Amino acid sequence: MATTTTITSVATILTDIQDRTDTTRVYYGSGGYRMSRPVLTGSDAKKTFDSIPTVDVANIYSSDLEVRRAIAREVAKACEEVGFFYAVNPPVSYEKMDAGLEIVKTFFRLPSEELLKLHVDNSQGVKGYLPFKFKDGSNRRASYSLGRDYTNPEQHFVTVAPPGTVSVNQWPEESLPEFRKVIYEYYQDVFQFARKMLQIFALALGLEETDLDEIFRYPLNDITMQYYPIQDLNEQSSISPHADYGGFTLLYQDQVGGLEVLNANGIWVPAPPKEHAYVVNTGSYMEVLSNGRFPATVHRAFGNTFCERFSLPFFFNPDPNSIIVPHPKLVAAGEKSAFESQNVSRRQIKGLMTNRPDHPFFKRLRELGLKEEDLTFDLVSKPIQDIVAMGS
Ligand SMILES: O=C(O)CCC(=O)C(=O)O
Ligand SMILES: [Fe+2]
Repeated sequence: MATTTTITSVATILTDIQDRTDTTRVYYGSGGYRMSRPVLTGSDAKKTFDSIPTVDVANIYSSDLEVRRAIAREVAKACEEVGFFYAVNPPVSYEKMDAGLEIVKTFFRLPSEELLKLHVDNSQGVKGYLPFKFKDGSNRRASYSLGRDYTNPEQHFVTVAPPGTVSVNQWPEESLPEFRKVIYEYYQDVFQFARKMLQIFALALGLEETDLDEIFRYPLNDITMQYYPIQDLNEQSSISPHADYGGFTLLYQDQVGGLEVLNANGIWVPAPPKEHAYVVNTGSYMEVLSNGRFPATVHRAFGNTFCERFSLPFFFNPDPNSIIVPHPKLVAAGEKSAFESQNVSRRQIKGLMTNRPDHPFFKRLRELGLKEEDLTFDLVSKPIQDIVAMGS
């Protein structure tokens, strides 16, 4: 891998649609927002990465702080230069990783009438099944997501749901009853791993190991499984260029390949699969927390013409009650940060409203014309009659 400097300058949120014609920038989505970054070419081109680095995380639980710091140094280098790395030897049961991916495959092969019963339109939190179609009606890609849900006892880190709390997750209880158990078994392991990686990220930023824990105490965890069917050459199934909006992502992908990462000079670098390794990448909240040191790198993914592809990302996102600003220890005295503070709760709900303008729940929210300060993430688990009362 080439030695590098930090990949790009700060991303800007697009306000003007005309901006998208600028060929010196790359345009992408992040959490329902349209963003752009410069692509450096010609004399502006930088030394940048041409492959994805690997970090061995076998010793992240070592009792020796120096061992943990050594891993953190590698993570820091990867995050500054690339924004992506493979975590090999993760502390997640390989059986659970395999079982998770296997049941994802079984899930997406269920009859489409069973899958459509779980359509995201039924969930106030936009969780469940979402097919993406080509013009001819054939499947381009499909996803299934589950998120933070007070009513799921498996998420025992969240306190007991108050009476009347609405469930956001949907499960194939009849068509694939073991799905929930297998996925939650995997979830518990990968969540633990994420909590530990957060401490490694803190060390990587030169902070105390537990300095970021508070912001992720009750994290907005999310799993959005992706299914890329076999496609014709001219109709490739894909996820378009985006940067993950959250804290960081722990992606387990099958052995097919199709993920690509954009370097500073606008070249798409493949991130081919490695068995039982995670692809780890930082999201836009980490970009802010790190005061721009760990940028959220743009990536995309493709299906192909010879076999189906499946991926199983775990998104580790801050507590909705947190406000994200650059960590004070990372802002020099007198420095004005390039980042505005971000209210996670409001950003999440507004991102969903923008991303899903036709979703029945968000249509309803718009009609109710709630005040800005009432647009908080708890709306997704509130009974609709309580929300209607807020609007009147
Ligand atoms: O399927 C993949 O490899 C990538 C998925 C992804 O980038 C996402 O879900 O945010
Ligand atoms: Fe992504």
